[in-house]
Amino acid sequence: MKKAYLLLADGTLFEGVSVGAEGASIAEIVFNTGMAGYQEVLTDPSYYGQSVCMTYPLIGNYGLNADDFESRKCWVSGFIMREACDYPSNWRCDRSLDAYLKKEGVVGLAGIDTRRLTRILRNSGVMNGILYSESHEPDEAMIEQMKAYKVTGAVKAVTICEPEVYPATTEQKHRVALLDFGVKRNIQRELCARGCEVTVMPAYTDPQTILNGGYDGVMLSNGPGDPSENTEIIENLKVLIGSGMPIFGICLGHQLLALAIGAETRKMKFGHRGVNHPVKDLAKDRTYITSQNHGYAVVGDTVNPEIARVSHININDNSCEGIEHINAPIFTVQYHPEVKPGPQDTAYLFDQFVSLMDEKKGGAQ
Ligand SMILES: NC(=O)CC[C@H](N)C(=O)O
Repeated sequence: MKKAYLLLADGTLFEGVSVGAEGASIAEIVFNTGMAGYQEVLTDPSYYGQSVCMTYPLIGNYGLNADDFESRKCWVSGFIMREACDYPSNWRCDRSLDAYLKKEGVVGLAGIDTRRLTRILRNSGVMNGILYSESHEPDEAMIEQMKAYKVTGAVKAVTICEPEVYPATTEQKHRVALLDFGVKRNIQRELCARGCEVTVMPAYTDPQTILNGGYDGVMLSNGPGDPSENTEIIENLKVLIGSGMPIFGICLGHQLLALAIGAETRKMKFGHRGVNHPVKDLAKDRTYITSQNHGYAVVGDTVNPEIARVSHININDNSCEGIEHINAPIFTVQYHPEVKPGPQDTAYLFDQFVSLMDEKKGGAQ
């Protein structure tokens, strides 16, 4: 068995065994507390530029399958786990984790104490690191490069180049423009299942193209990187906000919309990544268990109450988890309603978006 290592920016070195591809990879190291869902993690474009440590100790047990990919490829820079399963068992499984990581050229590390790594990241905050396999040891220059690393140009790196149209899978009621900042497929599926024809559009699409395209609503997707970096997109969103079009934003889409209405975002110490984050819907006075993957957050106090209200908060740390526009049919959430780790969850938000489009159409008739 080949060895592999993780060197953190603070000098801590972990030694384990190599899984997946061999090589060396610089990234921001983050942890995810989900007990399952590693296939969705690997293919979620929001992890671009990051290596993910799964805190659940057994990863790969049910392999990977053709249905659960969230996008066209694996986006993580590296993958870290306590124990990687060699012999997956599941009726849908058609490949192993090791084979998938090899095919995607992603370096993996198993056999380390992931609890120790998670404690370091929780105490010091997310940190850069190099994941490397035996005989790919980094030199001084690479170590310096790792220390200075920052995820940049992320949306540009993951968005599609040409629009793609997906038909409604029930009787068509609406046409939705889905801006792809790094979209997870399940967002598009949830909309198609509710009678929406979905046009996935490149992140930098001119807002006039959307306004002239005969769409009933705009969906702003999740995506990677620092939200405040996306100045051109934020300007485009200002135009869409002013148009009166129904808009629903998820994760990066939520952060970009908040920036477009003058609020601020901040980098969190170690973010929220997992499938059991409690979020309270303030209007309903009800708390939901949500799936999350973000390292930045909207600063709730900077949301101008004359423009929007904070609609959701995280019960663990009181951070802003959603906003709702006061005068326009616009709402956003920081978490992922397209993910359903339990039977009930928050997919009702897609119904809410469809209702806004129904109302808008009804009013226009
Ligand atoms: N999943 C997302 O959309 C993440 C948003 C942003 N890149 C963050 O880390 O906060």
